[in-house]
Amino acid sequence: MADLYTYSLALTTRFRGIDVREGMLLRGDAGWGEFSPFLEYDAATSAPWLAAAREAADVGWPEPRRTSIPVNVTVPACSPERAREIVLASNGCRTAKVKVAEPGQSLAEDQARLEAVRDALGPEGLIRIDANGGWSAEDAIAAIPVLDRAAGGLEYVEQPSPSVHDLAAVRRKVGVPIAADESIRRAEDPYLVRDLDAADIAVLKVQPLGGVRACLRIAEDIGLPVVVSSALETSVGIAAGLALAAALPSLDHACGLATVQLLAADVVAPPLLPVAGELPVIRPEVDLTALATWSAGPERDAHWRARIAEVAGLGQDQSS
Ligand SMILES: O=C(O)CCC(=O)C1=CC=C[C@@H](O)[C@@H]1C(=O)O
Ligand SMILES: [Mg+2]
Repeated sequence: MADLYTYSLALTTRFRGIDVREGMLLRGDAGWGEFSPFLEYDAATSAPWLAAAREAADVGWPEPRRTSIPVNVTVPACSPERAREIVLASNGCRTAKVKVAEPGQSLAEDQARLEAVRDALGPEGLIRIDANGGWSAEDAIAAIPVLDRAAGGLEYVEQPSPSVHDLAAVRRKVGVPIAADESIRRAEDPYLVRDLDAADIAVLKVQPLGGVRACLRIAEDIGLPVVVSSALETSVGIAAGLALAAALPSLDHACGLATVQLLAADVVAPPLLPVAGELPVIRPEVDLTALATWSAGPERDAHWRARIAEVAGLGQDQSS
């Protein structure tokens, strides 16, 4: 196996219920790869994440068709004041993706956050929301028009409800386009979204879907416009997302790859932060001093080494 290093980085704003992002970096002949399945994921769920890291470290990526990628600023389920600050500090992003339907929060809180984002972004910017499956179909059908008004128009709603059948039902009832995320990356059959006409847009993430090439195949077979999004990685993982966005035959929407902004530090210098709302398609070099500074420490290192061995062993079992 390639050289392995762990990292642990604080988040600047709580996101997806976590305050610290932890993961592992692999150095191979083709460069650096990131293996950072979320801590609660089991070995089987983490297997495509390892495939993506190995593709990056051992093989590399297909030729890019573009040199920079427009990106959205990502706004967690935070206060309106914090949402405003995040949009204003986004280095020119013209699209904002705002988290809504957070457990324990109200629709009024989502409305207030969206009003603040519209105010900070100005009338020309695009606003998309991500409910992470937080609504029933019925709740989604009621909430989406309210949030569409609060945002002064929505580009799309990502994963309003958990099931693909619910996505299809919501899509038939609301005028706002629907994007599928968990219904692709956590589904047994990612093509049910296509077969049930359940979405207008496919959100693809390199690590959960097994690498850049695996995502290119899904993009081709699913036949929907694609938004490439991050799994909240360091710039090493973001570079894989950029490679996918750059290799897609067409790209009509901003991608969710500006999430290094949510981390308090990074392992490369300079980090992959947007310039005038775009990220350059580059593969940044890891800064070994930064990597030593942000190392997860010996105990977590042992945990991650055991984890990667378990996931790698699973791959061998499956292929034997
Ligand atoms: O798409 C973006 O703007 C950023 C990435 C992002 O939102 C996510 C990253 C990692 C985990 C997910 O909960 C979340 C998502 O649901 O899309
Ligand atoms: Mg999502």
